[in-house]
Amino acid sequence: MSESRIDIRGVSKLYGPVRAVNNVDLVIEGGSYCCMIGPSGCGKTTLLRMIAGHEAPSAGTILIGGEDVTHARTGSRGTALMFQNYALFPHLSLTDNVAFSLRVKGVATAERRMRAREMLDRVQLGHLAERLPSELSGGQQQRVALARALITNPKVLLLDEPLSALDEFLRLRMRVELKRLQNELGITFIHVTHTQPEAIALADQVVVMDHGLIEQAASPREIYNHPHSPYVARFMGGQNVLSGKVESVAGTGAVVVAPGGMAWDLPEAPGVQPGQEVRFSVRRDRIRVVPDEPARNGVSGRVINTEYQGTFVKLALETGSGEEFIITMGDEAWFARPIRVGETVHAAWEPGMSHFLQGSNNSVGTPLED
Ligand SMILES: Nc1ncnc2c1ncn2[C@@H]1O[C@H](COP(=O)(O)OP(=O)(O)OP(=O)(O)O)[C@@H](O)[C@H]1O
Repeated sequence: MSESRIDIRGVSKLYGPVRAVNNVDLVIEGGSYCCMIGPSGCGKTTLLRMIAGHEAPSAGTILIGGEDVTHARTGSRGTALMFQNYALFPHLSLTDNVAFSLRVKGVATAERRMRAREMLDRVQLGHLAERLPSELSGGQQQRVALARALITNPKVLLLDEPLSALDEFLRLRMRVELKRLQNELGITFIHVTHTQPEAIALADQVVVMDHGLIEQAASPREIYNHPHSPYVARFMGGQNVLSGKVESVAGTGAVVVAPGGMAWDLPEAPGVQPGQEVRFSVRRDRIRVVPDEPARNGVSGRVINTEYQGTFVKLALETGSGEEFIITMGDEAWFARPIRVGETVHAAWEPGMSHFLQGSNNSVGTPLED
């Protein structure tokens, strides 16, 4: 068993009547990068704080490296939490900020300064070691906070929205830095984020939460290609969610009929019954605009918005389903024959592109960044 593997078993946290975390089971493999994502208030910070030992679970068990740490003290469980606001001491140099926890532990001055310098080198700030935090940029302050968390040699580093205070440019740079550090150190990183592209870019495992529950925990590719529920498909973005009634079943596949009569093939929809209402998703980038109304596996609708996004163009269609249907097209194809707002457009996809959504969570799950 890896000493930095985390097992969360039946963990709940109640604040009076609020079930912030509701009977959650989760395994985070040792040495992996895990991102927890979900809308505001879904319980991700609470779960992180329980792993760190800053909150006690109301029920359940947390193991780190196979050891029950549910009620272990914060400093004794091998975790380090990097705070959102960095919490640096303004009157101490970077070296002394980073060395602070070693000082509390009674490590001799020369050794703690040497270890702090090594850690500052690791986050590429060795050359600024004697500066004060106020003499640094936001991104640099964040790296000091990282060094300060890492100097305790944690098995698990916990990061609560570590990049949210940075501008877009720095965020992208720090994303690369975090991944590099995690690779170098080989410890478990658990990173709470609001931002889908951040989770997709960094994580080995993405944990999508809603209302105190884990909706899906899987690799970014699995989450993106095989979302569990309409909520995950919508929240992670890049997908259209469609619904209809099962007309017929053959093997593990099914044919679904839209309210307007269009037939959609679902290659894998095990267990569904004729007459059942089902939902499925189709990736926006797997849909083609076609000249004529397709016979199957398509939609038609009026264009309500077009948005140029550099390498592609986003078309939003009103199809009568009550939910926008989005197509992304290569910019060349679009500029070869621009499509205007108000036009009626036909779209189609290969039947293998329809992914049956098993989970029942149909909430809107609006992505905060799309
Ligand atoms: N100390 C507390 N006392 C009472 N309720 C709390 C406390 N901390 C969190 N909550 C509630 O628990 C729920 C989950 O909060 P949590 O901070 O874990 O959410 P979150 O997903 O991290 O949200 P955000 O993205 O906004 O930080 C929310 O409804 C919140 O209001």
